[in-house]
Amino acid sequence: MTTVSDRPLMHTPRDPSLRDLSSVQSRIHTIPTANPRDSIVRLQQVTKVYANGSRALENVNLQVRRGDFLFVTGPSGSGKSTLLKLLYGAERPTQGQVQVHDTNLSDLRGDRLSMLRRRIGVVFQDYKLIPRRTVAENVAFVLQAQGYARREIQRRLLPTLKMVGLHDKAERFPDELSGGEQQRVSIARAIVSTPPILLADEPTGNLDADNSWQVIKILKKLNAVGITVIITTHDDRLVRMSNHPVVQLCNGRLFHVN
Ligand SMILES: Nc1ncnc2c1ncn2[C@@H]1O[C@H](COP(=O)(O)OP(=O)(O)OP(=O)(O)O)[C@@H](O)[C@H]1O
Repeated sequence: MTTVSDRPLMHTPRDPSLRDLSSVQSRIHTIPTANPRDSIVRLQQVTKVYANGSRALENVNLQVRRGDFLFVTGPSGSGKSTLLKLLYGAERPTQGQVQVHDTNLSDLRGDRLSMLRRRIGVVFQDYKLIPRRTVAENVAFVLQAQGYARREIQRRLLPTLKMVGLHDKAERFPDELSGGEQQRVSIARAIVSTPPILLADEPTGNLDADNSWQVIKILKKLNAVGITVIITTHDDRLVRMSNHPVVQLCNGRLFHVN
């Protein structure tokens, strides 16, 4: 089974925007404290075959611990998105077990699956912002949908927008932003409910080198306050610059790189 290496978890950040976020995080969300190094994601002998016969994953074993930052690399069609889809319950394994937060996803349906998804932030390559809503509204929308009180929404918005460097663009609409800024809105939206896990599927796929590195730096900051980050990418240069553990998919099979 592939296990990513131990790293320290939850230290007090020096960056003021991080301190804001960290305080929101520590007051609200429930990272279980009993054993913070427990695995938060576990795949055991997972195979995924789509209805058309495409074999996307073959006997994949993976364990990710709380506080890890893991890159999943591999060529187009190797199964990266499928792996993440299994983790947020958008697809189910054909064989094997997928556990997230100690819950076996195969057992979950309906409300229980929705509740688990609230504890997983997801960022996509194409941002998926709501065009007719401002930056602030796009981010607040997630909290509104989860029934947060207006005051709590207001309390969370500013530290989250500061964290991604967009507090001065809160009233802009998505089409008034650059691609990099739109991706940062989508990260803000994914983390505003302070999920313990953030999954990012090719978040830099549409961005130039500078914007890609900015996105990675934000993900690193989030990881520094205790969020477990799993990110897929084609970009070897980013992986090398980032210096985090890497697994590689090749025709649906998973290999440990470092
Ligand atoms: N909904 C689907 N139905 C049928 N086959 C699918 C489906 N989604 C993905 N596949 C197939 O599963 C395999 C893995 O696809 P996946 O999207 O996970 O790869 P990927 O590594 O994320 O690729 P890319 O880097 O191009 O996004 C591919 O052969 C793909 O064609």
